[in-house]
Amino acid sequence: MVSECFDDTQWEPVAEFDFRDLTYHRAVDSGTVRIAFDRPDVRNAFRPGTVDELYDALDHAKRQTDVGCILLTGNGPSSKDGGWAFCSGGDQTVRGDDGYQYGDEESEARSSSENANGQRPGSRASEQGRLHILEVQRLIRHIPKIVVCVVPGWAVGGGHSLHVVCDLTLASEEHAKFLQTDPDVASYDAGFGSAYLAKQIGQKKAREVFFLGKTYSAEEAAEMGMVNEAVPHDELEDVALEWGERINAKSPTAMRMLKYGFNMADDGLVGQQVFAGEATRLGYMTDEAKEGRDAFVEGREPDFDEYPWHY
Ligand SMILES: CC(C)(COP(=O)(O)OP(=O)(O)OC[C@H]1O[C@@H](n2cnc3c(N)ncnc32)[C@H](O)[C@@H]1OP(=O)(O)O)[C@@H](O)C(=O)NCCC(=O)NCCSC(=O)c1cc(O)c2ccccc2c1O
Repeated sequence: MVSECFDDTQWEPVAEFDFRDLTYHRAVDSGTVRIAFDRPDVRNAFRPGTVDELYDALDHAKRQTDVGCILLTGNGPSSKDGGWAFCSGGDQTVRGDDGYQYGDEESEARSSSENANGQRPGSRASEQGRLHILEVQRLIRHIPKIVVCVVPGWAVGGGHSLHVVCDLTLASEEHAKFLQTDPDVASYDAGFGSAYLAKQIGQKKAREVFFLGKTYSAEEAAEMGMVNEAVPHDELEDVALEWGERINAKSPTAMRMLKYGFNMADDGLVGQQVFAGEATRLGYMTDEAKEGRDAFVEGREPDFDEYPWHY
């Protein structure tokens, strides 16, 4: 069983991958994928290998041109105590002095697994501690698709920050709980996890989340503006799939430009670059741009006379 919330008639595994800490599925009849943390006994805490797998799954999803929506969730419940989690952040048992450490087992798993292109990228294990969940955050931020965080239980620490950076959050009415423990374990996501959260729920409330470390229910989180909707636990994944279908029915170009437009004001020059890159793509698609390219290739002066100075 993948997860108690999971309806296996709606999904098929993405065959290219055999992940250890994640499951990765594609919807049978829509352009939605489901990526789930699969360490329910430790509240879906991530270790470095989990982060590598998450990056690989997201990167694979990014390159599927018939996929518009990514559901990011956590499998459950825990076989130990029945508890539910989206993700409890970095696995504190493998936290070293300079970041999260790969175990020997993880190094071996990485070096023998194939990536989406059938290549063996070799071990990414490093002697150095890693904080590369931040690379995943940036991928979620820039991925040209809508990422929905589907929260069946705890969203804590770095797991809370992941929900913050997703485009939308859907939460289980009964089991979802939102908590920031970063300062309890002497950690600090001073980027999207805190500053972007403040854009969502306001400065006072975001400071309360970090400085007081209260636990918020799905309903409270929705009232605060960091969760879009709280739904009954039994309906969580059906609703998530419905959202995916709604998203996939819309214009891919419009959705991509809107996501990057929403990001741009907060993302500085990188936000402008990402938006501008898509504007360039749209420009390249015009006859006017094709005339510029063709003139160069044919060794002649371009003739832009028939293209108006639009106003
Ligand atoms: C998540 C909890 C609030 C759940 O409490 P509950 O009482 O329901 O469950 P238990 O506490 O009994 O947990 C069950 C079981 O899971 C283990 N576990 C839970 N979380 C983790 C974890 N994060 N790491 C390792 N193990 C975990 C727990 O030990 C139990 O095991 P048993 O063997 O006893 O069954 C509560 O568990 C909790 O508070 N967890 C810790 C949350 C936490 O502090 N997370 C880390 C925050 S820091 C972080 O995530 C982070 C990561 C990064 O990579 C960053 C990078 C750059 C900047 C910042 C980063 C960052 O902040």
